[in-house]
Amino acid sequence: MGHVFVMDHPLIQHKVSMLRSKDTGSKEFRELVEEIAMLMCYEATRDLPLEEIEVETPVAKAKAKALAGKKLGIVPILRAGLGMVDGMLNLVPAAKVGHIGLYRDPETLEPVEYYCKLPYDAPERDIYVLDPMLATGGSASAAIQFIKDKGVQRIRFLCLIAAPEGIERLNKDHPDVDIYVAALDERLNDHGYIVPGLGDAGDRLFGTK
Ligand SMILES: O=P(O)(O)OC[C@H]1O[C@H](OP(=O)(O)OP(=O)(O)O)[C@H](O)[C@@H]1O
Ligand SMILES: O=c1cc[nH]c(=O)[nH]1
Ligand SMILES: [Mg+2]
Repeated sequence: MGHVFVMDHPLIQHKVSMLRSKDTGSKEFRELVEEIAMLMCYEATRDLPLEEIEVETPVAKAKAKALAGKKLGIVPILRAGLGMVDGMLNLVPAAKVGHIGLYRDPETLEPVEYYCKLPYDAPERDIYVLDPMLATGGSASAAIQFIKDKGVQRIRFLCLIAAPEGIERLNKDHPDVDIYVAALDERLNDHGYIVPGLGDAGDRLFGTK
């Protein structure tokens, strides 16, 4: 069973509350999504391997640590996942970025794929899949399956708000994938929206509704 890490950092909690408000406009919404993604990236990269190096300071030689060169990849689920990319890249600028296009059919709530482009060396990388919303879990589960089908072995999923149904589905379909969430909400409503949630993340990011 994958681990579920619920972010309890006060800065994350504060920013998520601002994100939820219906009075937060697209500009501020985009800024908050990027900032929260950056803070979550910090938490989700805690176990990156380090190696010993030697650095010459202006005073003396020092034994120091540096990243051991683990290759990372970031895969946002279009559209809403795009809002989290720059926050991640701020901290791991060497990561390669792939894209998976999925939308959730509003009637069936099933994910429909329309795009997939991953880095050519994706199987050598630890992949962080990004989507602000984990509702039924259908989109995240399908995206992770595409990525596994390309030969990737180590995958983590980062989302801002999750419903218990989505967590359960992901844990069942992909027990090897760790899940990082900024907030775990109560439930889904009859239209598959997270309650209380924040509405439609894609529409709020891009101002389409
Ligand atoms: O867990 P699920 O029930 O699959 O729902 C979550 C999905 O729904 C939203 O995308 P949407 O279909 O609205 O597409 P968009 O990002 O283009 O707005 C969200 O960004 C997730 O991808
Ligand atoms: O609450 C939800 C559920 C799915 N997608 C969203 O953007 N919001
Ligand atoms: Mg949407």
